[in-house]
Amino acid sequence: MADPQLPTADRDVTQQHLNDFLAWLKENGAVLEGLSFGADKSGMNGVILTKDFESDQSYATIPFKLMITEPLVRQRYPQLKDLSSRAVMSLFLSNEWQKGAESFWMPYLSAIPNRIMTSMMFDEQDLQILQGTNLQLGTISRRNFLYSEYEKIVEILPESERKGFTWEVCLWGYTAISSRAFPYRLIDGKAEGEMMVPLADSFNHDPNVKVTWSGKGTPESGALDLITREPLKSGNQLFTTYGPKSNEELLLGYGFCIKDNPYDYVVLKPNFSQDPDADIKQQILQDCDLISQTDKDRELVFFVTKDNIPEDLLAVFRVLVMNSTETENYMSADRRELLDFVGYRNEFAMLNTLATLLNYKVQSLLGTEPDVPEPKPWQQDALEYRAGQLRVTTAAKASVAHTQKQLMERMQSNFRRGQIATTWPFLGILNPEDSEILSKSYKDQMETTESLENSILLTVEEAFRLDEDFATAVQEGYPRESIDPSDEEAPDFEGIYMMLVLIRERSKAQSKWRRFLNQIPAEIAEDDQQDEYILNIHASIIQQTLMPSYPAIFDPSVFTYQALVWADLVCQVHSVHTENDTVTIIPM
Ligand SMILES: C[S@@+](CC[C@H](N)C(=O)[O-])C[C@H]1O[C@@H](n2cnc3c(N)ncnc32)[C@H](O)[C@@H]1O
Repeated sequence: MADPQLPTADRDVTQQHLNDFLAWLKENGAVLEGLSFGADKSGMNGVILTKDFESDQSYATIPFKLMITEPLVRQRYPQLKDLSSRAVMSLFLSNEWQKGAESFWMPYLSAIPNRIMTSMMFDEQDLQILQGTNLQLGTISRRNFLYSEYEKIVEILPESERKGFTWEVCLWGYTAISSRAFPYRLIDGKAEGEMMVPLADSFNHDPNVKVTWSGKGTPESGALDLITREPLKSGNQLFTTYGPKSNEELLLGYGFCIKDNPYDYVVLKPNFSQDPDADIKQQILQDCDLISQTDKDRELVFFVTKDNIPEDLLAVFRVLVMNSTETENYMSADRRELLDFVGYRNEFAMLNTLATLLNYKVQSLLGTEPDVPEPKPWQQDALEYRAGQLRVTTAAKASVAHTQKQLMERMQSNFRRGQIATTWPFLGILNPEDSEILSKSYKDQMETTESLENSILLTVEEAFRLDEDFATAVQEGYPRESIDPSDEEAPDFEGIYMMLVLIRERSKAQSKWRRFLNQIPAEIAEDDQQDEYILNIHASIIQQTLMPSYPAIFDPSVFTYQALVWADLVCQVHSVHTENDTVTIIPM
């Protein structure tokens, strides 16, 4: 979009318009005393108090008949009943505007600014500032939707009924509504929808003010009473609160941002669409009351703030990262608490995934940092929004890193004490009596001073470090370089190294991971059919390559086909894949 041209671009809201508006309000039964339009001490234009008010005193009463409500608008355009209220209400405003002095609402419409720079009004350059944020796509998709509705209006209504309703006018109406509308339930507690409330929409936003809005009387003859719940001083600006809104909501709907907005959040959307076990996982979420039947196909959306990562988001991520052993065991889960802690592997993977996602968000914000030497006012707001997104994401990332550290401390402390759950594969649901060990409250623990340097995690690197002979034999006998990284058919090299490590560790009396390996069943029930992939590894890599060169290490009675089947299962049940594509076993 080029520089947005508005229907009313040739006029500004003047003091005369505002005086006419006040007179119109009073003529039509509004009660307002001690209020005027002007600039406050900081130079901000708004409603200024010309007298003091006590707490619990009403400062304005606005008859319902002055309001432009959704039922009124819908009644006028029955043929547009399938379109959104915003599009139809925007048409209503435009048609009233076209009537000029004939319109009952003209004094009100003349007091609405002609240019409300929400992100819906952003041109290409402005949208660049939102790159890497949710708001960029959010704005574009909302605008496209509005445009599709605008086209439908043009198609359905004859020209005479939509005179002057250009796309620009439609956008103006939309921004006027998004920045000024109130819920219709203030008039009718049970009804949904929106309405425009003259005067009530003249107050600027301060999230901390204390005010009550109370409707009284019938929708036809009643009025809305605005009552302050704190003393107000003459000379000050009269604010209201639009609610605890984040800068994302403010920029999209109202066209401004608050510096260091405490209500800022980043949106995270766990996505199951690529997951082969999506159906089972959705079912678990449903059985544990994390989603309802009707939400099943809806996008899951979570709001992460600077100080809070919602527990439900963590629970959903626990399901998202479940491996097949975990999904099989949690298929019977039917309580939300069962997803407070699934197992150490799962918790580790969940935090890793969350950290990766947040890190990706931080990097994409940093990587798209715009260069705007002389930002226009609305571009400054967009920059403020961006800065807030980075602040919240960075804080959330630090909080996940802290929790990761606490988890490692908990695992380390359990490991050192030899505390492993009784029933393999050590999942919470299988070990209810071991809740002390499989502690979901590890986050409340005091931090220990134990060093985390000697990781308890079972990695190929750590196993090789502790067992040089074995490391040499494996690395020389079956070198990493022998695999062509571009060959997609090549065996899973890291997985094979890990299987060899597991078999070796199991054969050693003094393995660092002895306790863990002891508790895994030694014999895995064999399928009738032998596994082609494992058979192949056993024949070509172990029997033909490693055994002849290093017979002392690759003992045929230890490195059996059965042992490989066992190691493969341990990998399936206990491993997480880290970012650099190595395999890590969580030994608990
Ligand atoms: C409901 S109107 C409030 C009265 C407004 N000044 C007007 O146009 O009559 C909402 C608009 O006021 C402005 N606004 C409200 N609160 C603000 C604030 N705290 N900081 C900056 N602009 C604000 C924004 O332009 C917003 O779109």
